[in-house]
Amino acid sequence: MIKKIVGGAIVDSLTAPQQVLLARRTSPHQFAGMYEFPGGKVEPGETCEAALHREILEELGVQIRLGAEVPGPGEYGWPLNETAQMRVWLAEVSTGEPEPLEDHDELRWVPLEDPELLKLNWIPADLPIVEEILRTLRPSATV
Ligand SMILES: Nc1nc2c([nH]c(=O)n2[C@H]2C[C@H](O)[C@@H](COP(=O)(O)OP(=O)(O)OP(=O)(O)O)O2)c(=O)[nH]1
Repeated sequence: MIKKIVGGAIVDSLTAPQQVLLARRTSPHQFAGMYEFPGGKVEPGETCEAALHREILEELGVQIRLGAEVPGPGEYGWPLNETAQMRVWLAEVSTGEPEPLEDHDELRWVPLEDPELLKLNWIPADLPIVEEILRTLRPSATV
């Protein structure tokens, strides 16, 4: 059974995205200090979309509007390890100002055009997802 994780690629605007919100994890030890897409595990009986809204509200204190899914190559989404896969949606904040309330010690808006974006200390499994997002949102870019 695949462990289902959901993550939000929160951009400043779904219609004209220029920046993406990165969240720096505080735990567990092997991921502490690494950037990720805020989100978490889907609970039993919960839809993936509901799980994403819930996790973003818990972690960042904001409501989001979902955009397109960033489709991954796995059975469920993007493979993270042998047992977990993550579905990722583009999203924008609809209510509130994101704050690192839980699980993160820093939130950071990074321009999609920033050449350093891919060089930041991401959880390694997230890099193909970031590349796909850049391909999708920056059609002229060669990632
Ligand atoms: N949220 C999130 N998790 C990721 C990403 N990349 C990645 O490998 N993971 C891994 C880290 C964790 O092993 C797992 C997600 O678990 P989590 O700890 O965020 O989930 P959660 O908040 O529901 O966890 P819990 O405290 O209830 O146990 O997926 C990512 O971009 N976002």
